[in-house]
Amino acid sequence: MTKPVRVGLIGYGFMGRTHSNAYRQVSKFFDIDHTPVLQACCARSEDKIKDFADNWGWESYETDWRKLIERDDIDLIDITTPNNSHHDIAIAAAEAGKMVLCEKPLAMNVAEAVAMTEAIEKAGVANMVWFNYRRVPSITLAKQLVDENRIGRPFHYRAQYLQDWTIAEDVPQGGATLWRLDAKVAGSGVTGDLLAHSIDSAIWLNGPITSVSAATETFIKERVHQETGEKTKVEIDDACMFLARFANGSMGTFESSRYARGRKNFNTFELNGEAGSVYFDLEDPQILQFFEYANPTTGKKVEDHVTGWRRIHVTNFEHPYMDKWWVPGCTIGYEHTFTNALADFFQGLDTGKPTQPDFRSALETQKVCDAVLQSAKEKQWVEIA
Ligand SMILES: NC(=O)C1=CN([C@@H]2O[C@H](COP(=O)(O)OP(=O)(O)OC[C@H]3O[C@@H](n4cnc5c(N)ncnc54)[C@H](OP(=O)(O)O)[C@@H]3O)[C@@H](O)[C@H]2O)C=CC1
Ligand SMILES: O=C1CO[C@H](CO)[C@@H](O)[C@@H]1O
Repeated sequence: MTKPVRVGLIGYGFMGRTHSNAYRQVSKFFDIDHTPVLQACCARSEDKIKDFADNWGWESYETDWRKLIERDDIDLIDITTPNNSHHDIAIAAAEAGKMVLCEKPLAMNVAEAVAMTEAIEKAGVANMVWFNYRRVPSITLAKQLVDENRIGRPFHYRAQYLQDWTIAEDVPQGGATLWRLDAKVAGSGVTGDLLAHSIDSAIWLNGPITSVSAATETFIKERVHQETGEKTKVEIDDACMFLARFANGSMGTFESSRYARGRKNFNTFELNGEAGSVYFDLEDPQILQFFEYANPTTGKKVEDHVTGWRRIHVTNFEHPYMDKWWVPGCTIGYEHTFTNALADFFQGLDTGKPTQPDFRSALETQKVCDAVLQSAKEKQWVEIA
């Protein structure tokens, strides 16, 4: 017996589209008891949300998220709006007893994230934060290799998240499409927008981060604000680099920029341990590179004449999520990471085992983001409580 989950989606932009696609696909590919119903979508611009509802098959629409939350025929609220609205919507939805899915970064800062997490936990509602890169099969496989002890004692974690779309001086800040450059809406620049992903993956793969030392830069100091037409100070970090110490004793380096000419969505990490290493690059997403030094079960070293980096083509039925899609050798793409995430969420409802990352684990990522920004400001190491 399938159990319908009536979804209310807020936002029709980039993430509104990826999530709508996931809601349409998930029950067709995954064997889950809960089935999403595209009940209502919501945004402020009526003409746009109406077109969006027609295009994706949403049954109705609203122009005020409060009205959407008040509706009795909605079980789940999915937040795909800019960062400064996540707090109010998530808390109102939790207090109304709705399940809550929220886009990353969870909040503008730790204070907001704590309030949101407390509201969610007090209400006892199912929840998840869309750190979708965990659901790239190659990254999930990296986690499997760590859990199988194939990396062994970890020494180094190295992450980069690079883009190049804000290099031109005449890119305005603020407004409908460029809210990521406006600190009042985004909270921060690359730290919350890009490094939040890298930090989430790092904590998942290599455990908690205990302290950070960071430097940030804002290369273009003033930009025209789209809404006022005036040139005002840019308050976000255009680039951020930080050193990290992990609770397991390993060290980390993280780098992010929107000024890395030629890089569009370059999200990489490498983990080096005593028994092996893994390397991932989102621009080559179906490949996980693995260097095996020693077998974790026997402890036996791989013979030197056959050792070397292996490019694992993550498209076999034995690889995470891949038995749900096509046949071995056929790749899946960016959009599937959202469907995989949704499948995990619904499987969590089926089994009663909460899905990760939930609000509490996204709060841990938010703590690292805030510590990074604090460290850059104070020019000193910051411990993470
Ligand atoms: N997991 C991931 O990989 C990604 C996550 N994100 C995250 O997703 C979120 C949204 O980003 P993105 O989709 O790129 O943003 P967009 O700018 O593309 O879309 C934002 C949407 O939110 C709506 N909106 C804004 N304010 C309100 C409001 N007060 N009430 C109702 N609707 C509102 C807008 O419509 P209108 O103006 O008409 O109200 C618009 O439809 C961000 O938090 C971002 O960090 C983004 C990209 C990738
Ligand atoms: O994953 C992502 C890709 O880049 C976007 C910015 O351009 C981010 O907002 C997003 O989280």
